[in-house]
Amino acid sequence: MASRTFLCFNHGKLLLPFTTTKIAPSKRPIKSFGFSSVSYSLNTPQPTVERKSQMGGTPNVVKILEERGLLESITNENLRSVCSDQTAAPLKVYCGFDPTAESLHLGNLLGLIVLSWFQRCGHKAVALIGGATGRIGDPSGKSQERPELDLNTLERNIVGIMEIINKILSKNPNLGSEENSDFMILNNYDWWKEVRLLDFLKQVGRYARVGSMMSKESVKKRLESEQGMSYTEFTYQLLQGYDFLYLFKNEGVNVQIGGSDQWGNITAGTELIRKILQAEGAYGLTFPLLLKSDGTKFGKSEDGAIWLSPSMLSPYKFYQYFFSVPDSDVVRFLRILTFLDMEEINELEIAMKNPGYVPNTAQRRLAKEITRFVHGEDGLNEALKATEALRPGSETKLDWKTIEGIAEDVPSCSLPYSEVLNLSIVDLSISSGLLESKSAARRLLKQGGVYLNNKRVDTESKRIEAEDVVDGKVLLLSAGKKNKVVVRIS
Ligand SMILES: Nc1ncnc2c1ncn2[C@@H]1O[C@H](COP(=O)(O)OP(=O)(O)OP(=O)(O)O)[C@@H](O)[C@H]1O
Ligand SMILES: N[C@@H](Cc1ccc(O)cc1)C(=O)O
Repeated sequence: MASRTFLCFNHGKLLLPFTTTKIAPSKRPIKSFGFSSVSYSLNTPQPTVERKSQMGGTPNVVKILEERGLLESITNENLRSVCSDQTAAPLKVYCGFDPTAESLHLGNLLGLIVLSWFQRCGHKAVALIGGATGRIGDPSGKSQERPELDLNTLERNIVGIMEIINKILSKNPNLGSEENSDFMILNNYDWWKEVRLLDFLKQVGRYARVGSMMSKESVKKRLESEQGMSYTEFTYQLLQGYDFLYLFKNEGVNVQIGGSDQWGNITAGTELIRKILQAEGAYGLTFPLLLKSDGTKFGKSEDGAIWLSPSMLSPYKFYQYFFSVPDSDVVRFLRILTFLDMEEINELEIAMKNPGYVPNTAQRRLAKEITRFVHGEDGLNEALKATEALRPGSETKLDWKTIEGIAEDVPSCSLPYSEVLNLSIVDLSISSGLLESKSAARRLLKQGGVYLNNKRVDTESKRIEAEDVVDGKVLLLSAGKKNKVVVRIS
């Protein structure tokens, strides 16, 4: 099916009569991000189309999600049959992200993975940035009101998040096509900025029942807390609910997805659509929260968040995180976080129990797949190159760029060339901060645990020569497998 590429900035009047101003089509995706919505593709709702998926036939996305452990609940069982009906129009599915940080994190990635599954099954994806809702703060799963974000921070966060979403959903190598322009990114501030309180109360508030609002998990929990809940936060569910109604009415969006903590907000939307528009055919779907093996949630508040932005966590560190997940987690992560065939995952699971299994084979596969999905082929190559470069004894010839690429992930220091040249390996180990004492350095050298530019140094008498300085700029010194230091020549 042909898709049109749009840029939508101003959506017209909000609230009744729920119309959208016509938007001028543009030929190519707009790559500059701002405060407004960027729409990469907009397909006008079509009653019946033959749905082509990347997987042939009409795969049932709900079934796939269920099989992989990515389904928690759906608001209506009909969704199962609707999504495999070959004669029905493709579904248009949205997931919202509030701009509460400059980057999305691993927990948020699940929303993008589920959106991508919908795409792979021939449906349309919409990512929504909560430029408006981010000003309010979703109370779901939070024990305290979120701190208010200033407008500069909010705008920076919006730009950062849009870049990540665009990168992941538009260039999806697993789809087999170079560019995937079949998705859009919207910003709910575009419609909320014009809404007037009186109109909202009259046209939306009237249909929202306080009893039902109070019964939402996010509200019940907060009311029990010492701090209670502000009226502003209490209305959050209606904002998200109205978003769904707006998108249903104006963009033909008929499914909203989110983590299980979003259930109350999603059902607020399906309820409003039923009551105000008196329409059926809006569905909600939630996926389970991704938990670490200790039961805590992957998020941004916890220590060591797994950020998706390469400027907040390098592709190398991202790759290493997945390369190091315990055997007890790896199969679950392969199912949830990759698009590998279930058959292949099951085979790997069986292989892991066999005596001939090469340790970390499953982790390597996981790390490769997810790094490619998030950081693209280039990011994966960067991570693989750095991984190899950091492996003591590696045969890879190190170059300055590779060492610089890992410098932010390992300690580094600067020393003048005159000081480094002719310095003994023992003294360099101390002045670079790699080891604490000469005796420790000598002991490790005897044990064969000191590496210069990945090559084992087996004699104490080794002195630094001009050709040891990689590209005249850096040295990589390692003590054993884990401790490294990058020495920059100043
Ligand atoms: N660990 C997770 N697993 C699955 N989905 C998640 C996870 N963390 C967040 N999400 C989803 O990402 C979206 C944004 O959630 P939210 O802003 O509350 O996350 P957060 O950044 O994890 O917050 P925090 O870390 O501050 O608790 C929601 O749809 C939520 O369900
Ligand atoms: N409430 C979601 C974000 C969101 C915002 C607006 C929506 O319409 C949908 C989802 C979150 O906590 O991140």
